[in-house]
Amino acid sequence: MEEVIKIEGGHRLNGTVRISGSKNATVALIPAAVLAYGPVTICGVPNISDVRSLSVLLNELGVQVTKKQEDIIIIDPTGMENRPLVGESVSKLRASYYFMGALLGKYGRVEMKMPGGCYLGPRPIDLHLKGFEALGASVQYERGSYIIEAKELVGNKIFLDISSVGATINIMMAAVYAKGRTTIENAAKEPEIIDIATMLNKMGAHIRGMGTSVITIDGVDRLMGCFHEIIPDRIEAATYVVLAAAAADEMVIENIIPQHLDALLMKLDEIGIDLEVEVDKVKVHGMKGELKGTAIKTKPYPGFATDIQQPLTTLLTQANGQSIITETIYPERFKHCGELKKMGAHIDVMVPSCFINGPVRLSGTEVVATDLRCGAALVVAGLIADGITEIHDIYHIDRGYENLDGKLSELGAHIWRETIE
Ligand SMILES: CC(=O)N[C@H]1[C@@H](OP(=O)(O)OP(=O)(O)OC[C@H]2O[C@@H](n3ccc(=O)[nH]c3=O)[C@H](O)[C@@H]2O)O[C@H](CO)[C@@H](O)[C@@H]1O
Ligand SMILES: C=C(OP(=O)(O)O)C(=O)O
Repeated sequence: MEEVIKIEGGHRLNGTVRISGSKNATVALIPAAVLAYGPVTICGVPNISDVRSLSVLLNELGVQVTKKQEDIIIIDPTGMENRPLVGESVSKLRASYYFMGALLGKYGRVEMKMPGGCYLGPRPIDLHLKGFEALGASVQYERGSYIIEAKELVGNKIFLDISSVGATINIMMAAVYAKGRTTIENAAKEPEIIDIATMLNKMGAHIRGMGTSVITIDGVDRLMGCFHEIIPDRIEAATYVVLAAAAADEMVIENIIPQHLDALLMKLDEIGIDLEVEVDKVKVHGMKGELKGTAIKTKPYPGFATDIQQPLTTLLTQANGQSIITETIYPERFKHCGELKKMGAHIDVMVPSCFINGPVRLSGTEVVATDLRCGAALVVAGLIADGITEIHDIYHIDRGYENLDGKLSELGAHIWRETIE
């Protein structure tokens, strides 16, 4: 038995969609909360399976999680114990690795197995481990688990060879209780990093420079509980902007920070999408005329986000001429192209680029969400394709999009779930 999403294409979308709290911030804020010695209330928590998996891990650590309202949770680490995280939930998502930094920071020891998450090509964690070592920890890998421990964590200067989002956040968490000052150079600048540092500072940490390439963390003795509201999900927002560009007459995407989407919005304007940007929303008025092919290179923030190149690929199948997407973050992140080709797209992949020739009419068929944003690309395709698209392995989609089919139905899409043999 498997649950699939089915979409009958060709129904134009209209209306307003409200964007949820950021998945990529939430999945780090939840582990960050265990650094406190009092209850942390987080507001704007998206209802996605990654959050449910993290709640299981919190329970394994003896941390109490209470749902106060639909999108508000209280994480109370008062009775917490530092137990090994070696169960199934660790491998259900990538972000379980943030417990490495959090538990190492709080207890000076962590034992956990390799995280899971989407396969986008190799996803090493060497920079996280090098960061922990620079703070004085030893790292061992035994029988499928990492054991990272330190008698005392001491601040240090750490230069990241690559400005990794995950490593920046993990090192920040490990360093909040370290003795003295930690400086992360070539730190990642993604908005999610600012959000995590902001919450840690509300808890009593002393972090400066977040959002720039040099972050300093002065160690403190004790972090307390706080209240924190998560930033809107720029990737969910971007997904709806792209699908509005492909399939809507008029659509408003609200509860967003438009500056977080600048690279995408500029690109969409350039290829011929009629957009209007307001303080906390974007209005998509459809296409100005024929869409023009373009070239895109994914880059760390504020460059074009890797997560968005996948849904954008689908839109570019509707543009005139050739478009080229070059992946500089995850050069093999092109599994969605194979699935789009099953629907009739003309795409050639030559790692690290894909070449899209359009426009073509897409036809609904059976496809597989090989990863989260591939799922988003296939949803966009299903909305504009002739006939019915049946998407398998939708657990990837449910990891990161809150109520995707519900939100799209409200906008007029013909989308539903079915359990099949
Ligand atoms: C900079 C960037 O665009 N980051 C994206 C990346 O974050 P995510 O946190 O997964 O990836 P990182 O930012 O950590 O990785 C950036 C690059 O550094 C490499 N790396 C990373 C850690 C490490 O220890 N060693 C190493 O070599 C990765 O293989 C990758 O090529 O994927 C997420 C999920 O799709 C996105 O939401 C993030 O926006
Ligand atoms: C691949 C993604 O997530 P994760 O890093 O959690 O696998 C994503 O958000 O697109």
